[in-house]
Amino acid sequence: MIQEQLPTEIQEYLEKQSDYQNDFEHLYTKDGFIETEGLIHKTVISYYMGKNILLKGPTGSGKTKLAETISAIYQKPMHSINCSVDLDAESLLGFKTIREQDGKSVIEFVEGPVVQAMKNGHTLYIDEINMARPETLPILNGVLDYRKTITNPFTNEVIKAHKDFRVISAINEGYIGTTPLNEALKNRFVIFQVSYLTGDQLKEVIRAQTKLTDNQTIEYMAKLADELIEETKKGKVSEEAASTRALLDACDLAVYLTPLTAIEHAISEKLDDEREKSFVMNLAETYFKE
Ligand SMILES: Nc1ncnc2c1ncn2[C@@H]1O[C@H](COP(=O)(O)OP(=O)(O)OP(=O)(O)O)[C@@H](O)[C@H]1O
Repeated sequence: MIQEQLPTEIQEYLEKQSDYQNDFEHLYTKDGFIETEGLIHKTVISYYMGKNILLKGPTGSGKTKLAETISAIYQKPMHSINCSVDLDAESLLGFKTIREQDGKSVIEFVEGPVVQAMKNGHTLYIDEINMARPETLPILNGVLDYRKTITNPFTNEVIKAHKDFRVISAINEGYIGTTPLNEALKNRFVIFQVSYLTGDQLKEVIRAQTKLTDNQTIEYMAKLADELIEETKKGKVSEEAASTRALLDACDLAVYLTPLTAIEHAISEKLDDEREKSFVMNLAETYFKE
């Protein structure tokens, strides 16, 4: 079967995306998501088709960055909510407040991120959706259902989403254990795995997003990250040790501090277990000397 063509502007974007490997000047990807396994292509198409997208991957693997990049391709603002913090219906939908108008007090409803994204046809990014509180599930179900309609219990307004409204969600699914996503919610998504970058692509992210320029240090930092990812998969160290976010912090600190000090504060100290901390530092010492 011959696949249909995407709209020209999206097609052009994707072509530029493949040129990007040799061209750092491109607007979106300069510090946008660096591609693995055609993820941008596949998610951009899913977004275009109005599918709810679920990104699964360990902490700091670029899920938010990918969501921002997709949203930027469609030039849409992105409203974010994080279900791991105690998120109630008000923080999703909005709240009532009193405002003075012509000497009188009037009650006004301040719209929350879900209502704003639905009405304006923007992107809604729902982080850690597997941690949603039971009271918010009916709202999330309404947002994800094909009817894309919710009733705001604070105003009784029935909100039917703008046709361009899109949902991208994420769950922190590590190599070892996660809170599973409720089946009814999972059913409403097309699902993509986002993995930690390694090797040349990781070096590319370090160069694009940190102040570190020393090639040798970049090389060793990327090698250390590759090893930490492997150790994480084996369950030897917790997942945070392999986070790209932590590595980028270490690279920035290493511009002014020794790499070992940078790694200690950006990676090792984030771990709770003393043995894991030493494990990371011992591994780092095979690359860097004080
Ligand atoms: N593939 C990638 N391309 C570009 N940047 C990346 C990529 N992977 C990770 N990063 C960078 O690593 C950092 C962490 O990424 P991000 O916040 O998107 O991760 P996340 O998976 O959403 O994390 P969490 O699950 O903890 O919310 C950011 O600075 C991001 O720019």
